[in-house]
Amino acid sequence: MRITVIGSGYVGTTTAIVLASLNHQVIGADIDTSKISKLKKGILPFVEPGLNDLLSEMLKTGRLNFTDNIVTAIQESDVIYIAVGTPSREDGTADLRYLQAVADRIAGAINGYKVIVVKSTVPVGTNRWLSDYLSDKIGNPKLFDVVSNPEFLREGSAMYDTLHPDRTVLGGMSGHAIEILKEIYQPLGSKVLITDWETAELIKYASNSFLATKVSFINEMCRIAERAGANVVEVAQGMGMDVRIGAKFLNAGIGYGGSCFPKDVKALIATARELGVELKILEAVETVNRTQPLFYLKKLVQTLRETVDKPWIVALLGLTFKPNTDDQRESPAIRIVEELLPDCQEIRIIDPTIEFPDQTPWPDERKVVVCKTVEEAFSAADAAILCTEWEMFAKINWEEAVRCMRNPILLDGRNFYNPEQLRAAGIRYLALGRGNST
Ligand SMILES: NC(=O)c1ccc[n+]([C@@H]2O[C@H](COP(=O)([O-])OP(=O)(O)OC[C@H]3O[C@@H](n4cnc5c(N)ncnc54)[C@H](O)[C@@H]3O)[C@@H](O)[C@H]2O)c1
Ligand SMILES: O=c1ccn([C@@H]2O[C@H](COP(=O)(O)OP(=O)(O)O[C@H]3O[C@H](CO)[C@@H](O)[C@H](O)[C@H]3O)[C@@H](O)[C@H]2O)c(=O)[nH]1
Repeated sequence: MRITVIGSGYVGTTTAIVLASLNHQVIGADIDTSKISKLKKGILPFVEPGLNDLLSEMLKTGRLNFTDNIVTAIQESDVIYIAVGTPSREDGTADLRYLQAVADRIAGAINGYKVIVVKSTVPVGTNRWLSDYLSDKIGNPKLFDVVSNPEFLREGSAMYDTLHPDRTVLGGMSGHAIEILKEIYQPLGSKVLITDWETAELIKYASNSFLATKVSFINEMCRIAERAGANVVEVAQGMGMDVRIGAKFLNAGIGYGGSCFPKDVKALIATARELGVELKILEAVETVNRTQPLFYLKKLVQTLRETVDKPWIVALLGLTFKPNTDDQRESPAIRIVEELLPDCQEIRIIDPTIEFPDQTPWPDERKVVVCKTVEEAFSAADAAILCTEWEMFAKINWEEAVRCMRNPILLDGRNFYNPEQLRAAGIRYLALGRGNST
């Protein structure tokens, strides 16, 4: 199959590379010329384990190409994937301007029958709108079919998830187009759910919203555990043993971030409002998540106030919204830095994806320092905060850290460490909801 993937971000690039690995002839297209020139050279413009090697391999086969010429890319393929961003607007609704721009390009370039596959996360009603919009612009509805094919990959395991999806959801009105998509995905052997546009769109938002609900739910349990002297890690363990509940997405912490959960929960609330439905559970999920980083931080600030005068030096371990990605979008660590900054002499960030201050949201803030080593970050620090559970932070020698720090206090924002081990090393260990002693 000749396939074009429009949008070469996290989703589009992963999709293009994996489709090439399934023996399709694939063009990745983007208006961002710097991304395209990197990709052509075999350089992934973002961090994603394993994907760079597969990119190089696929480029060598000649089955994968990248271009910034969107028109030619459309004309040379029979199946066109749309994987552009759908960010939040101020009011929480999804901004569909990039999708509309791609629709205009397709309408202007179409030169034969195309299956148009919407991979971007789009609100209920968008695939139907796209089909009507293209019909109007092209003037011949027989020249294309639109299929909703939402993406469920996670950053940090994008390649694995794309090669081993739990399910493939295909929504649409054309049996012919759906058969083509089934054929494309057939080598993956995943379960396929065939449905209509609106259901496919809602499956994507409902899935992300449900996972976000699990996270906010356990974060609320964490707040109770904190007051009651219970251990939320064991509460999650005990809950997760019930197969009806499941053990995943029950890690309490500073809250969820990323380019998906925050935006998709907001967009679903906004869609529901437009439809006259109030989503009370999701509104609460958002509120809990918004307040969660500060709930944690309060505990550290209280301890610091009792221990040492301001301004403080704080080492911040991890700025990305989760490990194994360079994505900082909506990272709760950013909220923490912004909240702490006025009280600090320095915030020293250490993150394996960050080398320079211009890779942080504060390129000109002299109080934000990017460190290359843990020792540098800990030197004379009054406290450390673990925001992202990168593997490198599991290897910290805490005895040495205690010797380096002015005040060996650690706030564990992901309940990542073993409290006994850290206390034995001499750290004043703070977590949330891990029993009376933390
Ligand atoms: N990132 C994820 O983990 C993930 C997972 C599942 C679904 N999604 C959804 O997939 C979509 C894409 O997300 P992403 O994280 O890959 O976004 P991204 O911001 O990384 O990439 C989007 C790309 O689209 C390009 N683009 C914008 N307008 C264009 C145009 N007119 N023509 C060609 N290219 C254009 C941009 O230059 C950019 O490279 C979003 O709807 C998102 O919600 C993301
Ligand atoms: O028990 C948990 C699990 C996750 N998180 C946080 O939740 C956020 C999201 O994590 P994760 O879902 O692993 O990352 P994403 O890459 O954002 O993936 C989500 O969003 C994608 C974009 O829509 C979907 O495709 C995926 O299925 C969905 O998991 C991160 O900040 C995590 O730290 C927790 O706090 N506790």
